[in-house]
Amino acid sequence: MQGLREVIGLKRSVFYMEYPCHSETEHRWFIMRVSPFHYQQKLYLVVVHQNITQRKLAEFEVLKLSREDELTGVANRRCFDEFIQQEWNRCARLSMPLMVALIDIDKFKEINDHNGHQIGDACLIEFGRLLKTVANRPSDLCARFGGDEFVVVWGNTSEHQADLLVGRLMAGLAAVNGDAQSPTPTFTVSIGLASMQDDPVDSVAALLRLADERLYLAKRGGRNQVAARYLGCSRELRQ
Ligand SMILES: Nc1nc2c(ncn2[C@@H]2O[C@H](COP(=O)(O)OP(=O)(O)OP(=O)(O)O)[C@@H](O)[C@H]2O)c(=O)[nH]1
Repeated sequence: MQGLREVIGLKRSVFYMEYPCHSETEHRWFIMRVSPFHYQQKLYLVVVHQNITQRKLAEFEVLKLSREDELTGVANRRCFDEFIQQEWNRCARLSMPLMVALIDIDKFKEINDHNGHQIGDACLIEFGRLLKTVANRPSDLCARFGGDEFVVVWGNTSEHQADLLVGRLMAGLAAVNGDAQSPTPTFTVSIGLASMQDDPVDSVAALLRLADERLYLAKRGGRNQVAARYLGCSRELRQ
């Protein structure tokens, strides 16, 4: 605690430190303020602890909101851009694979037009929820790119593992589509998959570009498809 030493040595007039002090039942933060006080030629220190929990919680909420898509609760584009670059760097350093999936809901304009915007929103929310179920690890993140387009990055994940995750995602979508109580109409998605390790890419931008090209292939191939290197072209998604 250099700052505290400096106050004791009279090199500075005040020292502040914020610190967590959680109890069994609640999160709490405090700020400690230390300043010198001279009395009858002796040096004393005045130490004040103030509870700043409300301010801290408000700061965390603002931070969360700035990184989250308001409608679906998944990460937003800004958060994703930061995360994927860090994960790319980490996987490159440790020679680990990394996969990215760009996913677009098929004919979403028709869903909106036929059922109304609220139901369209419900599809986006439901799909965001499904995506979270296949992006659980600290090295994974799903995000909304905008409109009806989503993206997932899977760190330390091979093409084979990504294929299994896509299968799980499709099983989840099939369950939603098959649920008579679901407020959402049946919908399908198209997916473009790209691999940091197995595809000829040298940057995050190139990886996302390739995933986007493959997403386009999947759309052109008839939608409800996944396109990836290991598939040669694209394959119909089984739901
Ligand atoms: N309900 C709702 N609709 C949105 C939102 N953001 C974008 N959209 C709509 O999403 C639709 C996307 O349509 P397109 O980009 O034409 O794509 P598409 O109809 O899915 O067609 P394909 O991608 O080719 O299968 C547009 O009609 C947008 O207005 C949103 O937050 N909520």
